[in-house]
Amino acid sequence: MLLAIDCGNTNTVFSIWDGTEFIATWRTSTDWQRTADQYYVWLSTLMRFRKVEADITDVIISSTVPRVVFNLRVFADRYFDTRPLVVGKPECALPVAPRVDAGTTVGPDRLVNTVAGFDLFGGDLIVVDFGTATTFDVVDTDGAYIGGVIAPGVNLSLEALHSAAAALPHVDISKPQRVVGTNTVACMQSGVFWGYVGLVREICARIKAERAREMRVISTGGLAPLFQQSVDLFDEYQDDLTMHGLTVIHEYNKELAE
Ligand SMILES: Nc1ncnc2c1ncn2[C@@H]1O[C@H](COP(=O)(O)OP(=O)(O)O)[C@@H](O)[C@H]1O
Ligand SMILES: CC(C)(COP(=O)(O)O)[C@@H](O)C(=O)NCCC(=O)O
Ligand SMILES: [K+]
Repeated sequence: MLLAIDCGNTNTVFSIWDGTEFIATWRTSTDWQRTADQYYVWLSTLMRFRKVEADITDVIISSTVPRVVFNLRVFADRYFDTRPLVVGKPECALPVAPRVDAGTTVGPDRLVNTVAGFDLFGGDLIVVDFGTATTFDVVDTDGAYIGGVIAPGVNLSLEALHSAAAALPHVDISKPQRVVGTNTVACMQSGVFWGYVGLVREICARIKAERAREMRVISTGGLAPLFQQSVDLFDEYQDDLTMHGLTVIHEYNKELAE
């Protein structure tokens, strides 16, 4: 079975893929200091608790935090006796090469989202990922990643208000009842929530205009459900998009090796 690991700047998600479906998914905070042994204690405890029987033979990793990869490699080697595939490394092939400026490093999560989006929905897509950052990944007709947009994440924007302004509290994001807030928290939520609705709408409209074609817009990431429930910004919401992309890339590399 395949253990797929998606490490974002905030959270790291582990999913076990039995070849047909994900039989378990767990999330932990991203911490580059966590050792291989700590990962194993955490994962094996959850597997036992949930009675998940899995013979893990393969591991694939996508990490936006380069420092965590070392310990995850040791984890795969020590506990599953396997050399993991690491997205973005030369030994991990992608079905279609990205078309970006020479020398640019694209976030592996964006490459994986591109592969997943193309596999599920075909070409001409905009994938909006509400993670630590809010990213827009543009997928060409043939499935290539051809660039995109990076905006501050939703929680990052709220945190920035709190840390820079003495009188603004820490606030969790939610959809405000009204646009005009009648207290500080409601004002902040309104600014960020409706600000992001506007940001997504404008950026998608401009991408479509620049590419002079219709494109489907897919949302994913920790905070995507919040926006999915409220406004007609997206054609599809895909909770496990990145995980799906990891299984596709793993399968592709397995076939190449045969
Ligand atoms: N279910 C949730 N409800 C509220 N906030 C969430 C939820 N899941 C994730 N978040 C928050 O959303 C942000 C993005 O999370 P995530 O998509 O896991 O980020 P990343 O992939 O960059 O690590 C983080 O600030 C995280 O705390
Ligand atoms: C843009 C990102 C910070 C998003 O990371 P995330 O929100 O998933 O943690 C990450 O994809 C990254 O570090 N990218 C490198 C630069 C690029 O993609 O062009
Ligand atoms: K992400």
